[in-house]
Formats: sequence, structure tokens, C-alpha cells
Amino acid sequence: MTQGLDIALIQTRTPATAAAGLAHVEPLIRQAAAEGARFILTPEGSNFLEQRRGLREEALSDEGEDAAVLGLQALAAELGVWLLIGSAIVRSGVPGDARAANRSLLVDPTGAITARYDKLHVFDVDLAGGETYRESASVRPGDAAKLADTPWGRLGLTICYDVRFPHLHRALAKAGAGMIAVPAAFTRPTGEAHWETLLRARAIETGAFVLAPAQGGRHEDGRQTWGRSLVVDPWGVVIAKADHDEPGVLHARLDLGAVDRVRASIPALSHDRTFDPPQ
Ligand SMILES: O=C(O)CNC(=O)[C@H](CS)NC(=O)CCC(=O)C(=O)O
Repeated sequence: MTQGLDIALIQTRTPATAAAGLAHVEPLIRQAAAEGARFILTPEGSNFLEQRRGLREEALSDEGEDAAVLGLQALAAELGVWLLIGSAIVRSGVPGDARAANRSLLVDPTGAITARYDKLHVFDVDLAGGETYRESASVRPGDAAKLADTPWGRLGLTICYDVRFPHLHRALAKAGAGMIAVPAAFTRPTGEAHWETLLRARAIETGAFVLAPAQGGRHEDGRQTWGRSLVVDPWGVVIAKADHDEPGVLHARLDLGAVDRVRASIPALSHDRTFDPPQ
């Protein structure tokens, strides 16, 4: 019999308020648990997703009062599963800074939050097609990388645009992560060009499983995201993939022994050298 950890990624098309966000994701999480997942991961912006130009302070709740965060904690407890809320957009809690935190929350089967991570790299980008993002205007970036303990080993926490910073992933893997979460709300053009390649590269470079639940499709405010949620094994093989942008559940079974086997076979993670800067 094959042993392994049964996980599920939830692909969403999150609406613009936290109450609606919860109503959207809850049935998918119930389905994932009923189908056997013990660890369930949701995308970036799981409480609400909107065109950031209009994000107002009044739209934000404290982490402890957000309808979606509270509802998802209760759901994890009811279903007895581990749940990564890929991110919730909540008040940063930093005095004098009205911006949000874009925060991953790991919830245990009692419903308690056991780890939190604020997105380090915010998306300030002008795309060729005219799409412009200034995430730093509404989101205060975090300043620390984060590993979370799970019954299946250490999980490295990252969010979306963080996937473009390989040294962050290497640092997480060197600190013990055998799984790295990359919840996302990728743009369509960058998703089409880069999403799968970036995720496979991060898995190969770290010898870790990469778990990437994504927002997908055309959201109620017109924003379009690239779905295609993906699970990559430590060898870089895509072991589960949504071939579409529709909301749904993507199951995968992780053979966690693969982490040590891959790292023993190609020990690049321990072969870093220091060198003089290029002249
Ligand atoms: O705004 C929210 O509610 C949730 N956050 C996002 O959607 C963020 C910031 S705008 N999106 C990304 O980081 C996309 C990265 C990307 O697409 C790339 O690196 O190519």
C-alpha cells in the first residue's frame, strides 16, 4: 500500500467581501476533507480579492475579527484537518500604518492559528499589456521568513510574487522545509509565461514539495487571474495540476520520503559556496 500525505489545494475565484469569500471557499474545503485530504491549502486573498486601487481601510478587519478567517478556523476544527489559509488581507496591526498585511495563516485541527507569515515581496509591477500593480500602496510587506511545524515536517511559507525570489526558498529549505507553500493570485500574462516554470524551478532548487493553490478566472471586479493550481515533487515533476481556471479541488498524495532521497542524490542544497562579487 502506498503511504503518503493526502493533501488538497483549493482553487478559488474569490469575491470582494470576506463574508462572500467564506461562502465561496467553504464548500470546496468540505469536499476536499470528505474526499480524504488531511491538509488543505487555499490561495492568496482567500478572504477577499479586489482591484487594489480601491482598497480602503474600512474594508479591512483585524485578523481576529475577519469573517473568513474566523469561519475557516471553525471549519478546520469541525472537519479535523490542517488548513493553510494561503492568505487573508487583514489589518497589519502596526500603529501608524493603515496598510494591510497579506498574511498566511496555518490552522491546526483544533482551529488554532499556529503560524503566520506576512508576504515579504510586494507586487509593484507594470506589465506590457497595461496592467499596473502597486501592492505596496495597500500592503505593508513583512520582514521575516517563516517556517511552520506540521505533523509531516516543516512547511516553508511564501506568497505569490515571493516565488520569483529563489534565495527565500533556498533559505526555507536549508532551515528544514520539506514542503513550501506558494498560494497565489497570479496575473494571466505572467501566469501563462512563468507560473509552472517558476514553481518547478523552486522545487528542483530546494528538493522540496511545492504546493501552489491559485485564484483563477474573471473575478467580480473584472480582475483576471491565472488558475492552474499545481503540486510539484522534489524532483521537479508536476504530480497534480488543474488544467483550468475554474474553482475546484485538486488532490495529491505526497511521498515525503522523496525529499531526503532527492537531496541525497543531488546535494546542491549543501553545496553553496561564497564567492567574490562579479567584477
Ligand atoms: O491583491 C490581492 O488581494 C492579493 N494579492 C495579489 O493579487 C498579489 C499582489 S497584487 N499578486 C501577485 O503578487 C501576483 C504576482 C504575479 O502575478 C507574478 O509574479 O507574475
